[in-house]
Amino acid sequence: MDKRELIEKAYELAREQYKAFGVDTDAVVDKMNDVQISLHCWQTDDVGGFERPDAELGGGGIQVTGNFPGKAQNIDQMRQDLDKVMSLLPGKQRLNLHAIYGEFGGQLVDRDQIEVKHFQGWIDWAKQRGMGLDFNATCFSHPKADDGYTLSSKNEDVRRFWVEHVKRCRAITAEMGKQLGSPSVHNTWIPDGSKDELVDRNGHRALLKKSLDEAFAHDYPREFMLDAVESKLFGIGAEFMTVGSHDFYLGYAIKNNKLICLDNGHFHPTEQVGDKVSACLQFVDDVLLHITRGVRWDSDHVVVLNDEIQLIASEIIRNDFLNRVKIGLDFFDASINRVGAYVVGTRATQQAFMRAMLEPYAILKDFEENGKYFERLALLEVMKSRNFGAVWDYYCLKNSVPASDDFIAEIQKYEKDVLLNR
Ligand SMILES: C[C@H](O)[C@H](O)[C@@H](O)C(=O)CO
Ligand SMILES: [Mn+2]
Repeated sequence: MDKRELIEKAYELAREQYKAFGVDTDAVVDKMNDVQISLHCWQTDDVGGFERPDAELGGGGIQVTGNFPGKAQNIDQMRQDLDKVMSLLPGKQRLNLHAIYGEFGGQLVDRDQIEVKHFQGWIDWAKQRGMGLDFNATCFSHPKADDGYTLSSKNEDVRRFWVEHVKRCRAITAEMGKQLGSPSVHNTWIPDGSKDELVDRNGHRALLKKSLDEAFAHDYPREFMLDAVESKLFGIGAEFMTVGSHDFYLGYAIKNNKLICLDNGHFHPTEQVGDKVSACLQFVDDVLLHITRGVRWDSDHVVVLNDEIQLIASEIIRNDFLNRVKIGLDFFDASINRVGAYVVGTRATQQAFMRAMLEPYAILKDFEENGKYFERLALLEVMKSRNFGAVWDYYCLKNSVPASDDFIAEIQKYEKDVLLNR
């Protein structure tokens, strides 16, 4: 039996198994089209950007470790890597850019000077591929961020510089959404915080609120762009206090009708972002996710199919929240093949959504509402060993991308033919 026949046969059996639980696997395979994941461009080059040759991530309390060969050194290489990644993923993706990834034509264009023209190439690239773009202000890796404060800086010149940067990024985002016919999300994350004792927390938070009000003063139509604000518990070198905490941004998002961005590396390890989704969606229209894997800290390891990611996906699917949750990735690992890292992390995220769709939710909810807690627990456990892999492989087959482990050989070939020759 060839591979294709094997996948089809396994799928037929899985379809019957799931049917016994009232789950329609064909409908699940179709519904996976609704799961669009925004690929973070910065895994290709370790968050360096292309403002200068050999630009590197500097400060911001985030860190990339590893030195695997083949990092993208220019926009062409980045696009080549992203095309390779997308060729190995089922479904349709979006691309999430940072402001440091413009086409600056060899000039030093400071962050308060960037314009749509620096990103028109990306818009055209995305249009050719029929995909949407998302965008981020880059408030780190810059001399004006070196003392740890940007939008909440007490230095008025510095604060205004970053306000101007965010304003320009929002204008670029709106143009992306307009040209591509799909709303682009602009996410604001700043590293502002203090390594040690800080006596004026309130002063910095008041400044951050003022800066956001100024930067967001212009309203863009929702059909073009949506604003998100991303909180964080702490960063490296800002262990004592973070200005843009979760309380701060959730309050800001609710009051100003913005998206709250939940990065699952940005909370205390015992907190679960999966539990926050339905809490936030009682009060905000939409949520942006940054899916990552923190190992002991916000280490941004490659996403794997673990309980944390599963709860996030399950909560979205159980509550039919797909149209209110924008899904982005945010990991950066330079210790392994970077293209492979994307494929593993994105597939793991997609798989969490597929497993969530394969859950017999109606039966589980009925058990729950009738106090049958043993039955609820037992069925949740039983579902863990059903043949979800057969449905996944079939979904890959239907999307003409490698099923099972076949993508590993593809990445090994790309490493040999492309990455090792850079
Ligand atoms: C590069 C990203 O914007 C950045 O990782 C941010 O989203 C974040 O999560 C910082 O910890
Ligand atoms: Mn993030």
